[in-house]
Amino acid sequence: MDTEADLFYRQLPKVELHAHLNGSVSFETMETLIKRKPHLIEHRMTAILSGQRRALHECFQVFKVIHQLVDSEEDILMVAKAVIQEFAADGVKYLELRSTPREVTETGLTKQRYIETIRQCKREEVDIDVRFLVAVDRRHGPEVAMDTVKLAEDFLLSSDGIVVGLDLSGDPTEISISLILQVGHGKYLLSALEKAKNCGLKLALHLSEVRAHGNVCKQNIPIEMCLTSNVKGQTRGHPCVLCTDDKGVFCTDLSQEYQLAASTFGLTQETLWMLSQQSIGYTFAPEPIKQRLEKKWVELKQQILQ
Ligand SMILES: CNc1ncnc2c1ncn2[C@@H]1O[C@H](COP(=O)(O)O)[C@@H](O)[C@H]1O
Ligand SMILES: [Zn+2]
Repeated sequence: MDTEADLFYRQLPKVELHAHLNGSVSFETMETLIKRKPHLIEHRMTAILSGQRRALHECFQVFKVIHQLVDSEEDILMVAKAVIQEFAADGVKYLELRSTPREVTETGLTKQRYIETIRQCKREEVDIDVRFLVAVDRRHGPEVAMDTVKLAEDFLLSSDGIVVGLDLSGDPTEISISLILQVGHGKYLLSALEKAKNCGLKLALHLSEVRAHGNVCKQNIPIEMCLTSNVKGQTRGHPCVLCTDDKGVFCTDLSQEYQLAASTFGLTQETLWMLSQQSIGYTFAPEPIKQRLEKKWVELKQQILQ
């Protein structure tokens, strides 16, 4: 049962800007998937799926298992609906989901149907605005990247504003950013990103998990996180948005992340409110949607913040 404090975090209206679809699959949904495909799952895999703490490279093992479990239109629809429902139940009012379109010959899944299925899965009765970023797995190289950008562009032009951008992700322990940026490999990847930008797709890039800030690591330069100052001061603070990344894989939710920030940095409810409200400004949504969200935050504030 929720304590009063837990309730505040769940009621706090939130914006989730960084959630990978398959990393967000909850343990309950995973169990349903396993029941549907028991032949796929060995004992070892169940152990991986239920693990609590994981090193980064282990997370990518988990994704491989999830990808085997989610390999048809039917699976994607089920998973996406459940993930959206869970974020809504956690008080998320605006969600940007990202996912890497896959092609699976055995089930007839195409990359286009993959995106189309996610685009269609929002149910009207759930109070959450969902947008979608098409993800490029940086390990798959420049040709795939360019094809994915073209696909994303088609959807941008024809998807009633649901597809808003492009994400660049993929296991950073397998490929370093310096390799991506090298002439040759990187030149083409960069041109795919450039094309995406030019056609109006918003870009979200994974750059700093392992080696991108090699100098920062080597010289042990601290990363300054001044949450309170960034939120309250706003003078030269760097924008800061709390996100879950992979709520299923990391066994968390956005309310928990807010709670963690609050206890770590001693933030008041008023500051947390500002933190969540400010993230509206960092969404990839068009202006009218941002205004609608702002209005919602103002209305809810009277009810929730005493
Ligand atoms: C932990 N930090 C991370 N760093 C980089 N990429 C990540 C990631 N977490 C997830 N992904 C990317 O998202 C995919 C799973 O969701 P989708 O199949 O796309 O929905 C992973 O295979 C990886 O490419
Ligand atoms: Zn991520």
